[in-house]
Amino acid sequence: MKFVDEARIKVMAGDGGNGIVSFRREKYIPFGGPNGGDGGDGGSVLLRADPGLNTLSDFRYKRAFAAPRGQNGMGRDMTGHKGDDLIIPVPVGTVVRDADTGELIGDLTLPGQLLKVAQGGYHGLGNARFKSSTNRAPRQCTPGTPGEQRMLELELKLLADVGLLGLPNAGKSTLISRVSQARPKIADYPFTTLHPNLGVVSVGPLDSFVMADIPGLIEGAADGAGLGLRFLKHLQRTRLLLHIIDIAPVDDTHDPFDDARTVLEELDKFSAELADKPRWLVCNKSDLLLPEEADARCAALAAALGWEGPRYCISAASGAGTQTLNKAILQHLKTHPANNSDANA
Ligand SMILES: Nc1nc2c(ncn2[C@@H]2O[C@H](COP(=O)(O)OP(=O)(O)OP(=O)(O)O)[C@@H](O)[C@H]2O)c(=O)[nH]1
Ligand SMILES: [Mg+2]
Repeated sequence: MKFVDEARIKVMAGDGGNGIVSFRREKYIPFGGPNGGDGGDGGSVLLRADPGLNTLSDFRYKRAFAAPRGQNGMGRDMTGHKGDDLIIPVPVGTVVRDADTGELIGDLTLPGQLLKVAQGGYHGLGNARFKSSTNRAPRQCTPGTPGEQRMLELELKLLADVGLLGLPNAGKSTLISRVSQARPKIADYPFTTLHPNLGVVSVGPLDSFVMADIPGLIEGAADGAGLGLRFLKHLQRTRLLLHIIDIAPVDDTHDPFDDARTVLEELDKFSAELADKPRWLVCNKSDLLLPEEADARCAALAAALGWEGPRYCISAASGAGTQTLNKAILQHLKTHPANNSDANA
């Protein structure tokens, strides 16, 4: 499946309903006055940030969205119905631009947030409105104005507190499925994960944070190889990166040190800002080693990398060490509050 984290859609607000010309016509009432009603306003198109969505892939199937027009006015001073607003759900973290001008229309960062992207047309006036002392039978009315139409460019930047970084098969998806309700596909082939997954990790009854699992990085990712590049930008809004490394001695083709270097080089190449983000080393698959051996390998890896920051040794599969990790993450997030640059990155 091709993951779409960008989409182009056309939005068309409804036209305003026309006002009409009509006169009161009743038996025994000669020269009944004007009674043409106003039209109704056209429906506007709005986007709403929906926490239940995390891809823009729905927009592959439906790309044009039209709100209904306002009803025309009617005789007997009846106003036309207003066209209902059309609300399109998009994932939280969607950035909206005008595709023609590139102008930033808005950034949907909060669940439930609404953004008007096309204004419905205004109603036209019926002839009853034009009645005056000098003109008792006006034949004037105005049409509704057209609804706004525009092409939008949607771009999804996920909002997560913690991002998982690592080579394919490091166990990122296994970790997120172990510690949250997220259920991404897990398999022992590279690029199992094709699009980002978000999971809420609950540490205590009132304490939780959001973790983002993205597709694995490979050498050359920053230049476009594999899938990683287009997802690295999702990590820009996170506050902490977990660099997941498979430390299992599977065979000679895989070396934790080389794996770690590859990821760090891609990170450096991609963005200095991302490379400077707080980052922890997380050695995974400890269950495949004896406990002392796992710790020793993790320590040796840190030494080889010259890594002095926090490091954890876990098994995403068995859950060993993940509670300790989660508590430390929560502590970090509490003591390093988000600043605005995180939200606006
Ligand atoms: N024994 C063991 N196997 C693990 C552990 N974590 C992950 N695996 C296995 O490693 C393989 C890859 O795991 P995934 O979670 O799909 O890896 P990923 O990092 O998400 O990979 P991509 O989505 O391709 O980037 C799967 O076969 C997992 O069962 C672990 O802690 N112990
Ligand atoms: Mg995965």
